Amino acid sequence: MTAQLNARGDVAVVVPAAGAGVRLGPGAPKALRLLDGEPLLVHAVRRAAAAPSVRVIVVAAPAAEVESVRVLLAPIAPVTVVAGGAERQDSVAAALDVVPDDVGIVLVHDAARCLAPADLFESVAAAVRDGADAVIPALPVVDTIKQVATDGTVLGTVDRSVLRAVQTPQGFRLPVLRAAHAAAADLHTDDAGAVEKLGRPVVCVPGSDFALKITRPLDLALATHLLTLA
Ligand SMILES: Nc1ccn([C@@H]2O[C@H](COP(=O)(O)OP(=O)(O)OP(=O)(O)O)[C@@H](O)[C@H]2O)c(=O)n1
Ligand SMILES: C[C@](O)(CO)[C@H](O)COP(=O)(O)O
Repeated sequence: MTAQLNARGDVAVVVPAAGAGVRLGPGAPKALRLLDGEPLLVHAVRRAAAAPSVRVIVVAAPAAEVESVRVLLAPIAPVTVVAGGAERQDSVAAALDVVPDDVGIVLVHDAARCLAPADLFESVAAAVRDGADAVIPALPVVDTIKQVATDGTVLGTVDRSVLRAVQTPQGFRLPVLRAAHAAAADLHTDDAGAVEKLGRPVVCVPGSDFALKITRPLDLALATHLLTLA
């Protein structure tokens, strides 16, 4: 059944889904690879559409797959599909371009984090609604972290208590994210990085183990197991 988005919602979700998935190994673009018989992108969009505040979803698909992704997602939720770019940042920018100006909050969410639950979208959006410019879900780092030279020599142990592993969806007031992308001179690995460059505050909310990023083959196996727990 096609999800109905909330016409009175204040949130747009931008889904970068145009990556190749090189680290996952040879095959289709990562967002179109299957998890429990469905493309990662379908899992991701279904969960985004289930978040009650979401009014708009824009997906940046591989340029050659725009039409097939439209067809794929039509039964899942009303979604706008645009062509992504060479880098994740380009894909986010392309999707951001078609987000309506009257949406107050934009969440940027990797298709690769396809099991992020609807309540994570809501908690990030709520923190933006409460006044933050930029909000990121984050988890504590559980391993000991070393700084290492290129020859493998350990240079030191980093204080992990001040470190966080950062996920998506990342939430922003729409004008803040637009300004950050317009000003971005360098590539950033996440959107909050571009906002940090503007000198604007970015705050963390608790992340979710279900929001793991499918990057390597082991992650697909983990996600398959997580699906049995959700
Ligand atoms: N040019 C790109 C590159 C990445 N992404 C998206 O950004 C998210 C996070 O990227 P990552 O997990 O690194 O995906 P890939 O770039 O596909 O992975 P790899 O680096 O292994 O090729 C993914 O949903 C991916 O589809 C994108 O929209 N456009
Ligand atoms: C945006 C992100 O998922 C936050 O952790 C991450 O930075 C994407 O990184 P990647 O190198 O594109 O996988």
